[in-house]
Amino acid sequence: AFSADEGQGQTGEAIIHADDHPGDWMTYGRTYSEQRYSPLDQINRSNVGNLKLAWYLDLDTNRGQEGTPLVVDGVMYATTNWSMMKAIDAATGKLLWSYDPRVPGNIADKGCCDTVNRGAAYWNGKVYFGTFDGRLIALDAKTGKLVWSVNTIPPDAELGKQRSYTVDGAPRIAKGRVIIGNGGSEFGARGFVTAFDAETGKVDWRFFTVPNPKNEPDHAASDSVLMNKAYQTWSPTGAWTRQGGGGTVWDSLVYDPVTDLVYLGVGNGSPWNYKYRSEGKGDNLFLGSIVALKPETGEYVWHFQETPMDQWDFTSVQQIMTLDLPINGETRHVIVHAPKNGFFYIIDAKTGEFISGKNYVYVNWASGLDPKTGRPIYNPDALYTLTGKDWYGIPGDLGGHNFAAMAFSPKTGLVYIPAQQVPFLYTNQKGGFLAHPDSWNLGLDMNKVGIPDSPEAKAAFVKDLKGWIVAWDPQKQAEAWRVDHKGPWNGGILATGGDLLFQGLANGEFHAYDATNGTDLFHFAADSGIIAPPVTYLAKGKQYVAVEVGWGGIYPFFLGGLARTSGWTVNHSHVIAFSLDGKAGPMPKQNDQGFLPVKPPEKFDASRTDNGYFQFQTYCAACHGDNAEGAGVLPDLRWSGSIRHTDAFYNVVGRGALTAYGMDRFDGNMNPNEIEDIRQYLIKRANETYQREVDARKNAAGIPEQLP
Ligand SMILES: O=C(O)c1cc(C(=O)O)c2c(n1)C(=O)C(=O)c1cc(C(=O)O)[nH]c1-2
Ligand SMILES: [Ca+2]
Repeated sequence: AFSADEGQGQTGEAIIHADDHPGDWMTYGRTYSEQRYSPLDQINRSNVGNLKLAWYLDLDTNRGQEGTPLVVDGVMYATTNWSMMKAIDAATGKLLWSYDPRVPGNIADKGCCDTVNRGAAYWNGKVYFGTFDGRLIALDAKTGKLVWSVNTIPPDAELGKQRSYTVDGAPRIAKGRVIIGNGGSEFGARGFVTAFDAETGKVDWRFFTVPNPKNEPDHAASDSVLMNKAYQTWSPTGAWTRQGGGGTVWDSLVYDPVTDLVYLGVGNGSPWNYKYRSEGKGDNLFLGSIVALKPETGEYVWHFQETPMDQWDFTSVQQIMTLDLPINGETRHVIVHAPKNGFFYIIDAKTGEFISGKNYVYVNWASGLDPKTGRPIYNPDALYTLTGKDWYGIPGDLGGHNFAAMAFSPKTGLVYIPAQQVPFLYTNQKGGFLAHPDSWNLGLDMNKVGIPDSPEAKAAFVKDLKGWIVAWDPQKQAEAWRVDHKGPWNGGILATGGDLLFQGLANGEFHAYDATNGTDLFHFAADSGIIAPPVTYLAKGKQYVAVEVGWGGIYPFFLGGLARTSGWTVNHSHVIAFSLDGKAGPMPKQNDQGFLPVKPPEKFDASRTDNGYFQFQTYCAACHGDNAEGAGVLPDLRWSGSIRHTDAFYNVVGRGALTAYGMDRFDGNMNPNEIEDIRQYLIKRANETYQREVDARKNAAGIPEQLP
């Protein structure tokens, strides 16, 4: 039905003309503009109160679900944690086929933030998705049979022998080229994206986002701009030359058929510490930038840097959205962007010219943006790597907005941002930069990693945790209204022609709000925290709204028990779909108390627990929770049977008895004594918190309420 012209290809034309077949959801953000707006309006403000569960499909993983399902001709393609793909009858929820790329379990700790997957791309009868161990896979959309599979990480992209690249973002397809990036900047990585021929899987071009450490050609599309423009913005001998510099493109990359450009959202510095990374010198291009490339060649066209001198994990990878916006009486085609750093940017999509920017959340690191250049006006205290002093930053490393997608409604003219406030205490690593193999390497003090220690400071930190929807008016660069949630880390947002917003929340509720004023019109108990964005589609002419359910991602992993302020849930993973006449009833009741406290051994060796704490925070906390308190996803080690005996614990932590479940072996990182120190520390923490956790589960809801 779609003519192939101007090299877009049949599928490209179908995506460009998405509104001619609004029942589909063919690409990550539904359209190339990634507005996440669907014109469907069978479900609208007057009837959404009657929305019912139409079907649910249980998933075979119990970690975070961040995927945007695609829907093409009544078939849903949903990717899940552990990089698995499910094809589902979108009307009934029946599983048509599934594909498991068998990502090795010991790869989980090679990425910072849960073995998530954000979605697939569809092109010409095939579906494409990345795997956590770095592959890009093309499957036949009808049968689920493998068409091709490539390793997107070339051997020379590995730094030393430390493989720190993981893939969890959704690929995008521009004119027959599948483009994919990766993550790894918390460990040591040099960011790049690669374009593969959609039919054959052959590499077409590659673009590195930060310079070659020796300023040598990589024989990549990025060579000339890196050598002529970017290298000069780095110190020649900083730790970046060993750690890679960062700049991973782990989430947003977009093709815009209007400008015929590909936009990359570029990530944070590696290591985070700017003093160590680049000796406190230079802006460090292209960290914290949007970079525009030509789709055919990967040739550089323009860039706009949002966070020069990044030292806060302020990635610019957050969703890149294009729209046509009246500005001073003239309609301009712009990029709107709400990156982690807390400012809402409007940038000319063709030239990268900064038009305007305003903070969409409270920020304390900059007092504003230079109105001409868009460069942040820094609070000098925020440059903690230069002052050498601690910095309590807002937004912190998780940003005013993270991967949870925002949406735009052309009917209201508002952008709806899943906003949050999660402060971070930035403390420099003492004595210069020291890398720990196979671990987070930030150049920060790992005893702290963001969360204050003293009970008073911790209580203040918990008070500062917030989550809400900002309805942002881009023409006025001002908030129109907001909807407050219990806490941070809620799901992405969908806007529809029925004047509705849909969003799943960290507390496991799925909501519909009035897009004009935020009135709460519908909610449903979905049984586990939701961090994924909903989609809507037609199947047999009927409108459905669907979302992946499953608590996880970095927030509950790292904050651990503190993440429970958003509402305590346990991971149960599903895809769920609603319709006006759904008959699937409420979700079946499952364990909602998580890992139950088990009376710990009484004795521990207090002389070992300080080092145990340091080892735990360095190697374990990013998954098992700050200060050894879990948050309902991965095992809460305080109650683990393995802490009861030295050998049992060593078999798991040192020898890898549970690698198949995602628990790597750490005998290459720590000696048996250090691992035993961790065990002693865990027994201490179990004793300190046992009664509190038992009591918490006696309250009316049967779940913990009191924190920390
Ligand atoms: O710097 C990186 O390479 C990188 C990668 C990823 C990732 O791949 O998921 C995240 C981040 N950074 C990051 O800063 C972040 O806040 C984050 C959250 C999540 C998530 O899925 O919960 N991933 C990532
Ligand atoms: Ca990062």
